[in-house]
Amino acid sequence: MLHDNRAKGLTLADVEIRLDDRPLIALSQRIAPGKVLTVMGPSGSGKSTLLSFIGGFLDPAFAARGEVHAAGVDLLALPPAERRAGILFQDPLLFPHMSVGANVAFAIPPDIRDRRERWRMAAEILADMDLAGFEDRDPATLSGGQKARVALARVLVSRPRVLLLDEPFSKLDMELRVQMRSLVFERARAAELPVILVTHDEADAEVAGGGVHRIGANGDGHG
Ligand SMILES: Nc1ncnc2c1ncn2[C@@H]1O[C@H](COP(=O)(O)OP(=O)(O)OP(=O)(O)O)[C@@H](O)[C@H]1O
Repeated sequence: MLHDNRAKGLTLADVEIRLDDRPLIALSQRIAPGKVLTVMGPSGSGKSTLLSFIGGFLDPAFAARGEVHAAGVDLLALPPAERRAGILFQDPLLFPHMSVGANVAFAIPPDIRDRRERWRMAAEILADMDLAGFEDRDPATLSGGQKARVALARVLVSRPRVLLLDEPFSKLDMELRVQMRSLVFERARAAELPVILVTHDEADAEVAGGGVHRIGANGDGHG
């Protein structure tokens, strides 16, 4: 199974999410390792709700069913903390009271116990994000683009099974947006991570290059 690429990707089978009996999301998709499924649709159509469902923090107001397998693991059978769904939001959401290095080291799985090893791993991934030597910096002193790269470092170091992107580029100006977009997709390919990208930007979908799931104004039920 280890060499079976299908097991490594993300499978959404007959996923259906309803709100007050209104079908919001209905989809079956297979996302291969390193590939991106872009989810587009108007505000309120249920894009973030889909990511919450996969991550395990769906509000109880919603009713959901279906199956989600990532890296051969049944995610819905696991509590949120064990799903290892890596999420990037519009805001980098760095902990303000921790250094940049501590922000990244915090996300390293607990089976790596040695403090020096954790710090070394944090420094290594920061360097890979073009942030070499930033470990001791206060997040407040970073630019928007630098904060976004710390958030990416933090999510990658957590050994996610899937990468969920909730409009992570939308607050960046055009130049940074282009850079960050290619960095994220490149690292996802390198780590063979399946990606779901929620966006309003057609250019994001084009660069992502994978399939696009479009939700209608009234959800998937009334396309
Ligand atoms: N906790 C909740 N309880 C009830 N309804 C909710 C709750 N959270 C969201 N909703 C509703 O569910 C629908 C889907 O919301 P969601 O945030 O997934 O949309 P979205 O497509 O991500 O929107 P946007 O593009 O604005 O981020 C909306 O109609 C929203 O009002």
